[in-house]
Amino acid sequence: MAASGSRVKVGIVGGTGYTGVELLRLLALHPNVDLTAITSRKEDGMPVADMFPNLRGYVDLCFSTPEKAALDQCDVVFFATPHGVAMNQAKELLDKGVRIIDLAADFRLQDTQVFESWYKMPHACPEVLAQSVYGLVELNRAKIAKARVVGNPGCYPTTVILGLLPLLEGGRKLVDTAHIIADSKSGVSGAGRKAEVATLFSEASDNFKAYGVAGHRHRPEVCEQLETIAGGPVGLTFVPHLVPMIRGMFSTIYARILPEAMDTDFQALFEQRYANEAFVDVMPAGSQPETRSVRGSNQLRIAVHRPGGGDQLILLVVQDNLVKGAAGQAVQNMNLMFGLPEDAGLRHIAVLP
Ligand SMILES: NC(=O)C1=CN([C@@H]2O[C@H](COP(=O)(O)OP(=O)(O)OC[C@H]3O[C@@H](n4cnc5c(N)ncnc54)[C@H](OP(=O)(O)O)[C@@H]3O)[C@@H](O)[C@H]2O)C=CC1
Ligand SMILES: CC(=O)N[C@@H](CCC(=O)OP(=O)(O)O)C(=O)O
Repeated sequence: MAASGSRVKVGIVGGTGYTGVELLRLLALHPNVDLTAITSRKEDGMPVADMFPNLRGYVDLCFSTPEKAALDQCDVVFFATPHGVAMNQAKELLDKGVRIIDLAADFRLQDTQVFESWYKMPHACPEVLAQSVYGLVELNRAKIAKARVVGNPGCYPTTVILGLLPLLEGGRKLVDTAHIIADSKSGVSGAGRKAEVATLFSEASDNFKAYGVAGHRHRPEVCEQLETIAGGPVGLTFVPHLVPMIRGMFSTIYARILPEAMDTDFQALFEQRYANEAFVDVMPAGSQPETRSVRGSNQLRIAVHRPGGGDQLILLVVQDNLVKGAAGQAVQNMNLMFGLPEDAGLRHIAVLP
């Protein structure tokens, strides 16, 4: 339940990154939130609004180092930090009654061996990991409501899992689960705000490239979830791409319909599954979703296609990688964990053009 009269004291570790500033944008106008602590090691003492002028008049805090910030006075702390940071501070905060939502991968993969092989570090607190919940609300709503630690899903996995969920859950045998393809594209903000050659304007603009074809850490995350949902092995080919836009993610998912499922009305299946979900929009048959239709909003849109009525199912899934793919989904998780309306602070319409 929400602490102290439905107000939640929130801390953010990593307030100067792209997901950190997106959390600030969403939480500054959240009706039940008091922003209490915001950290940056490099910008200690700087007023938040000096770094992010869009927050002038909305956020009057200064950044402070994680050591100085009163994180233990918060009801919940968001970690908008690189992988490996939250897991080293989780136990201490939990012991003080603070709940944790990690936007990195420390609490996503339940298999520590898989975590260690992809993230190249030992897991610092397997006992905390064991009690954490994968924060995909549309999949784990009841568990998240009771969770003390939530691993917020990766951006690509959010699109791929929500795109496939209606096909795999409930023991359904509708598509060939051994040969699913997810062809995904991300805007450059997906790589974060840190300086890197690959995200320079002259490298990333006027260019379009695949990366991580031999293996990307989001594939095991997707497979762990899909295999739990399907109750058996799932064969997934996942190829991410970098596209020259700032925000936005587009996953095109291909699944072969099984002979015995050819009579299925897939449009109806998706519409029924997501009918009560505030943030998943199943578009009318034949639609072509665009990333700009979700820019700045927590909405994820899915279009279901079956060209020529044949056996190839194609799912087009769009989201804003920084909102439903990160900070918005994290706020959705917080709302559930504190008994608040799931859409509190999240009713934004995308900006066009
Ligand atoms: N960008 C995206 O679209 C998505 C990102 N994510 C995940 O969210 C997390 C944050 O991503 P993003 O905002 O893009 O990253 P950024 O690189 O933009 O920001 C990282 C932030 O973490 C702080 N930080 C870095 N190292 C440490 C540390 N050791 N201890 C405390 N604070 C630290 C930085 O500030 P300072 O160094 O000053 O302390 C900075 O504020 C990552 O794990 C990322 O994988 C998840 C989904 C989507
Ligand atoms: C465009 C781009 O570089 N995207 C990032 C993934 C986005 C992300 O932050 O995912 P994690 O939280 O799992 O790291 C990448 O492929 O590494």
